[in-house]
Amino acid sequence: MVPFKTALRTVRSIENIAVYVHSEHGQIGIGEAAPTAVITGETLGSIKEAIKHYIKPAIVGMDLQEIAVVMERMDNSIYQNTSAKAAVDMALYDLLAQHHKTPLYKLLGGYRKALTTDITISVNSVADMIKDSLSAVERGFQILKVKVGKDPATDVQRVTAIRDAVGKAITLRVDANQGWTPKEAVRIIRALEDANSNIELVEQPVHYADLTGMQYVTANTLTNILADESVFSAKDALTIIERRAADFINIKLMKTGGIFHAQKICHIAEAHGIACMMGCMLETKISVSAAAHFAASQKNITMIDLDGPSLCLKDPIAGGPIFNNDRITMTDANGIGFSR
Ligand SMILES: C[C@H](N)C(=O)N[C@H](CCC(=O)O)C(=O)O
Ligand SMILES: [Mg+2]
Repeated sequence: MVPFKTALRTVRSIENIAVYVHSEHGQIGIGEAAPTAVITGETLGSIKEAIKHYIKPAIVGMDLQEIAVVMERMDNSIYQNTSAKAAVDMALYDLLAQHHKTPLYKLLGGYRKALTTDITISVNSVADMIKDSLSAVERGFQILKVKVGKDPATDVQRVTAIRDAVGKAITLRVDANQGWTPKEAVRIIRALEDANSNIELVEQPVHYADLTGMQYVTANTLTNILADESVFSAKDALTIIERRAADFINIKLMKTGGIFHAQKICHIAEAHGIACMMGCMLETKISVSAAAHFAASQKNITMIDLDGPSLCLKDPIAGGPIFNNDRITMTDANGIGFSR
């Protein structure tokens, strides 16, 4: 892959974990975990260990029709380890939907059949970011997620230069990945507002644990603020909403521990009139397909950041939703739809 650079990390290649769950009827559910140590605290080794020695022994032999009981057992088998749980959770949902002979997105609610994703522009020199933005637009992407926060002094210049280069018709999202202080964030976002940069949202401007800072930025800017690293659980979502610490919430299966808990966050947010983004880590088509099914099932997921497969040089699996640049389309295949 092309190096992926955020305020938190630079990644040149990825090694993720595929999980296969077998049913007694010979069906196979497939999931994936992406080790993102700087966000979830998980590594390749910790994920393997959590699944092999804690999650698997806790749930083998259980009745998948009682999915809430299975999830409770998985949750109680080990604290946190959300990406390890996500891989198992999505493999179980894949199996459940196959069992019911329906595509997963329909089992979960079936709200829409196609999604439009953004694509990430890594934080680099202004010239490189302009080049990458123009090339993304040429590939057909209408929404760019611009990474900043590594070098706050030049972030306004980065975003305004990209806006000038791509024109007004392209939607720009900005993700600081916790790289700014609250005061820096307000200064930078106000400068972007004054420059008429027309930014759709700013994601995770300050440290994930600084909810007072998130609240300060949300209250002192006009641009919508989206909480990402600050929200793993339904409880986190409720806290953000109650404190008015963000306008939107980014749901990622690697943070929630999978679809079961992602549903709770989405529904809590919906009840409070807070729209959600469906996001991903550096994930391949396996887990991004599960995320796409979930996003397609939910009315309240109105923003999509599922560019993982577009950032990879090749797909590790055939079948599943069709990824065609910015368009992700569900198929009628049962489960997540992978070819086996
Ligand atoms: C890949 C996706 N577009 C993205 O930007 N995700 C990041 C975290 C990615 C990572 O470091 O694995 C985000 O939204 O912060
Ligand atoms: Mg983010």
